[in-house]
Amino acid sequence: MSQLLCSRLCVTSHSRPLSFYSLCRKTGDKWKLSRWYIPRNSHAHSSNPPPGNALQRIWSLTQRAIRHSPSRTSKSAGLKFILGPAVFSVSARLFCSVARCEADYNNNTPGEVITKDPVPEFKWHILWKFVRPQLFALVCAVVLAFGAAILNIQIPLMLGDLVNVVARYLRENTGSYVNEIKGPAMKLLGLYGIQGLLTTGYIILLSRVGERVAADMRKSLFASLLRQDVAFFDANKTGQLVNRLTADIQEFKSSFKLVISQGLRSITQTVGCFVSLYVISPKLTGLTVVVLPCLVGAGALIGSFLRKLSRLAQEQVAKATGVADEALGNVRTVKAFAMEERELQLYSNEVDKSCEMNENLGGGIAVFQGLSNVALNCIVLGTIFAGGTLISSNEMSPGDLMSFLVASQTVQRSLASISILFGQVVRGISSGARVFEYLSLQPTIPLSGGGRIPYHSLTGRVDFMNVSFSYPTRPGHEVLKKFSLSLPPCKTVAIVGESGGGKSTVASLLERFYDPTSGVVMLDGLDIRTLDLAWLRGQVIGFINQEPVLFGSSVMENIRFGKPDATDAEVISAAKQANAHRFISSFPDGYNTMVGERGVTLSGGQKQRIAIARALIKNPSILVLDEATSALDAESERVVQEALDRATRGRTVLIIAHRLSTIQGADLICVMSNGRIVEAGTHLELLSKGGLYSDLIRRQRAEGQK
Ligand SMILES: Nc1ncnc2c1ncn2[C@@H]1O[C@H](COP(=O)(O)OP(=O)(O)OP(=O)(O)O)[C@@H](O)[C@H]1O
Repeated sequence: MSQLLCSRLCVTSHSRPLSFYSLCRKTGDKWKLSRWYIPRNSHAHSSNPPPGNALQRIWSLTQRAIRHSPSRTSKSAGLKFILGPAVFSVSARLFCSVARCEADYNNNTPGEVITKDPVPEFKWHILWKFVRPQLFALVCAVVLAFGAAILNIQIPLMLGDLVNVVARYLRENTGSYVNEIKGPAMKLLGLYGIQGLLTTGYIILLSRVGERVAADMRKSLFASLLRQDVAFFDANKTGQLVNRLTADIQEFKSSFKLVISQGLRSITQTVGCFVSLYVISPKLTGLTVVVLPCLVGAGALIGSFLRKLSRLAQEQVAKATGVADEALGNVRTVKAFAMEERELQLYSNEVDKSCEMNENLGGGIAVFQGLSNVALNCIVLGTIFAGGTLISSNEMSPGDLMSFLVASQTVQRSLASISILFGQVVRGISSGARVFEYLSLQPTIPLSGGGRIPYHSLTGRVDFMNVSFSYPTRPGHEVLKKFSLSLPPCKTVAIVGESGGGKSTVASLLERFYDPTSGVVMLDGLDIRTLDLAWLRGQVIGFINQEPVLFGSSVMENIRFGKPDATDAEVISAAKQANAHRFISSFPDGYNTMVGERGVTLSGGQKQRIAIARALIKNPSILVLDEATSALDAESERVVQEALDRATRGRTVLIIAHRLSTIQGADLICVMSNGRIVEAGTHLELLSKGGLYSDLIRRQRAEGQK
């Protein structure tokens, strides 16, 4: 729509140049305004329109009118002459700016937000941390940008000088025209050249600063996300987090660069040109100054409203991305259930809502910019109107009016670009605030710090003592209720029981993915909260779960994930213990075989054995098996079970099992129900009790016979 509007506008202004050019006609001694009339034999009008932009054309017309007007001092002649082109210029600029900002904002692709309320605060001290290393380059960029802006302020004045030289030559008609104009023209050329160099310099520096700040922010944000607790990831969707790393930082970078380059330049030019305007004509400048405070006040009001709209719109885009991310991440499940249409519908609904919100935002910003442009253009219109009066009464030279017009145009352009910047700043600040929110987020369970137990004295005894626990995302729902259990060193303890009884939660607390709400988990008699978490997870506990997730790299790298400094021989030895060596060796690329995204090119049993090798390579004292074989068919289970039997020797083992056949040899079997242990003993002891365990065994046998 906006492009259409723009192109229509261009067609209008370009295909009918004479309509603009012929806004005035001469009737007797008076100049009259006429919209479409082209005078035939007037010296004031040639068949070609004057070159340049709207204001330059107005200036040319003014000059011609002054030269050809029979009564140069007639105020009404000058005023009427100027009014027509000025009105045209103002309306053209208004439509252009509305169209442009419509295009800008309807195409916006904002980042994501996760926090709903309150709006994250923009933390300047965090920004400073990233900017400080680039300070030298940034200061240089600012100085160059400032210099370019200062030179830009000189241009109207020098153009005025040039016009005065031309006007004097026309008036006096002595000497060589080229000689007269050469000096000021060369000066102006030099100014353009230097300004071009400064502009190139500051853009190069600024883009370097922007890229480096963004890269550092990305690295820090990723590090901060990796530091967060598992509870944090329960509450936040992966797609949204990834979006902060990408879209939000991108948005922030663009705003950062734009504010420093365009913002600084625009502000400097606005101030500088205002000074020039005042020096040229305090009267005309006064007119401009009256309107400005009203403009700023209205801008601040509309700005806060638009900021809210922007935040809501970005939240909605985040929702849409979350839906797409989930569907694409689980594409096999979606296809298996033939749910493509439903997922598309869900995504479309979210996209439609976000589209509507962004349209509202774009509309709001367009109205804001349109209004501000009306105001700005009215200032120009007024100054042209009054300037004509001053020329007519010989209070101003043509050169001064030229300078005033160009300077006021620079002010106008600068203010317009400040108003465009406004939208970008709004988005940049929200994006930055969202990034900074996570940068300053401290995990409740710190990864480092705390003590370590020397390897030779570590026995691997684990005690859960009166542990109660609710997941942070469901604070009212107590999953474990005064749960107590001891895992003696080098013994195997199995937990069985009803689904949702809290078995996996016990394993999560041992891994310290969460801390108990009350009670304590101990390793060798020490509260695990006092131990170094990186050591605990990295060296003491090996974890194998039902759905092992592999990384999209080689088999070798996946096994080495358990111990990054492991030698090839150690990797192969771990693979042999895990019954994986034979199938890995049968691949054409052996240990260098790429496993595909999440190990998609391997069978379930193969993935599980690589996961076992990955856990065994760090030679953990404690091994946690969370339904490690329950997803496998009978043959795969046999091979994996064989590997597990070997792997569990000489370690403290916690097995969480559904298939009771796999844990009959455990030293202790605990039956869990509703967050508590309700029965405990060996397989035979529990069978002889005839309680819940016997029921479970009976049920499973019955299911197996079906
Ligand atoms: N990340 C989580 N956030 C909130 N609640 C959770 C979370 N994980 C599990 N729960 C809830 O905690 C309870 C216990 O879950 P848990 O996975 O420990 O049970 P389980 O005994 O291992 O079940 P299953 O045998 O089916 O795997 C369930 O009610 C479950 O809905």
